[in-house]
Amino acid sequence: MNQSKAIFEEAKQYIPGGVNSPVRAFQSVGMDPIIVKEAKGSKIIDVENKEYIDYISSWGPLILGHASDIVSNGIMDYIHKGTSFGLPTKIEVDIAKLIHEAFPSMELIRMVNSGTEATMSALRVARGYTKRNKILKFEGCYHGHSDSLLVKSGSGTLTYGVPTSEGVPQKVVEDTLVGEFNNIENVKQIFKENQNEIAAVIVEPVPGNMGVIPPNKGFLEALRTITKEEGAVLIFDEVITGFRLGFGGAQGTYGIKPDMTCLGKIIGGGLPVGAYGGKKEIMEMVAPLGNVYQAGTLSGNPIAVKMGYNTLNYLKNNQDIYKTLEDKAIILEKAFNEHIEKAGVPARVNRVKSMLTVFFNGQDVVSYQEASTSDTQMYSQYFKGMLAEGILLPLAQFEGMFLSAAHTDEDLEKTIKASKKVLLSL
Ligand SMILES: Cc1ncc(COP(=O)(O)O)c(C=O)c1O
Ligand SMILES: N[C@H](C=O)CCC(=O)O
Repeated sequence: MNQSKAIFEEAKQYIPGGVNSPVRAFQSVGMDPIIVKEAKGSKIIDVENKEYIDYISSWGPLILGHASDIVSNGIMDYIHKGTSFGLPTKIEVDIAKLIHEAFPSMELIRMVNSGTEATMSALRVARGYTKRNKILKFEGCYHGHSDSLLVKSGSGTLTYGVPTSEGVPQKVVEDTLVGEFNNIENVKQIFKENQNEIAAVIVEPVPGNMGVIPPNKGFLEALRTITKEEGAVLIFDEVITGFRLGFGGAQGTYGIKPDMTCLGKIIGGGLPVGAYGGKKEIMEMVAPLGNVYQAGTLSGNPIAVKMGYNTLNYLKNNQDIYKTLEDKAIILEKAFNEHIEKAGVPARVNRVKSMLTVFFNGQDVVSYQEASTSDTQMYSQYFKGMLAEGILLPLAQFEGMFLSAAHTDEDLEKTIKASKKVLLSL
């Protein structure tokens, strides 16, 4: 038995499925997980000392690559000065100011510990503010694992075919309405059927959790208009897209101002962080100012916030990075498309900025309807072929590839060469 196998077998004795998050189990690609030893830049090294070019990027946060010195700058001083106080610190103010600078719609910001906490809290605030109960989410969008959002979700729930998780009482999801992403008529109909009852619409402005799906021209704008007309709070879940599509996230890219925004991933520089915020009037509902309670022993943790601050500060001062990241993604997109055509494989590439997905699907993928018909077996074959060539792709069809500043021209060349070989062999 090799080391990876031995560690995984031991893990399964103590951890459900041997993993601390379902997508890590490699089940969807039909193999045991690689067990990571260490990582640097664009490369992950497993316990067998095999090296992989990593396009998971910890599911998005590592925009500057693994173990970046920029991100960890000064972090040892912080650790030596104390790792948690349960009291306010200056660095929390610094990161809030920086987030506000990038996302002016976030007039007040509350730091939390994960994307799940951010979306769960934002919904509570929206419900408190509007005094309404219903929320509208979209099929295939994933907003973390809080009860009311685990309905027709994306990411691992889509991979493992869990439409609504067991353990979530029907009563809890009764107020969760589900719409079709990119179908504004459907959204209008839902509002018509639930007049004055919908507290919030929560959306991944560019879904990354059913694979990457670009919003149709006008879709996000129409969501903004409808929610305004209907008195519902528009929540952009930018846990993935925040600081990924550009310094101002999806809202900066598409020029739309949501009422509330959820962030995570990049803002922690690889440590566990989330944040939610929005219009002052709405955020003033949050305790201690208002009566919506939300708290956290480790929220605004100085180490996590410092890593996040370093990341965001670098991105602010080096915004040309976004063009470079997109250019790299375009190089991959073009090459993948060329080889897909040459190989005659039913597949297409969806790309938004530096996020992309190769869908094994004969039709354009514009929403959950098409994404869910993708050939996951073929994705699994592609994944395994690429892994054998030293390229680590997302572990399921319904996830995105993320480029980082650390990916080199040589990495791209190697990836393209491998992809050509694997696609031609399918
Ligand atoms: C768009 C989106 N929202 C929320 C979450 C939940 O974040 P976390 O896993 O940090 O709880 C994720 C990822 O997991 C996500 O991709
Ligand atoms: N798709 C998820 C988040 O973006 C993957 C992370 C996880 O659930 O472990």
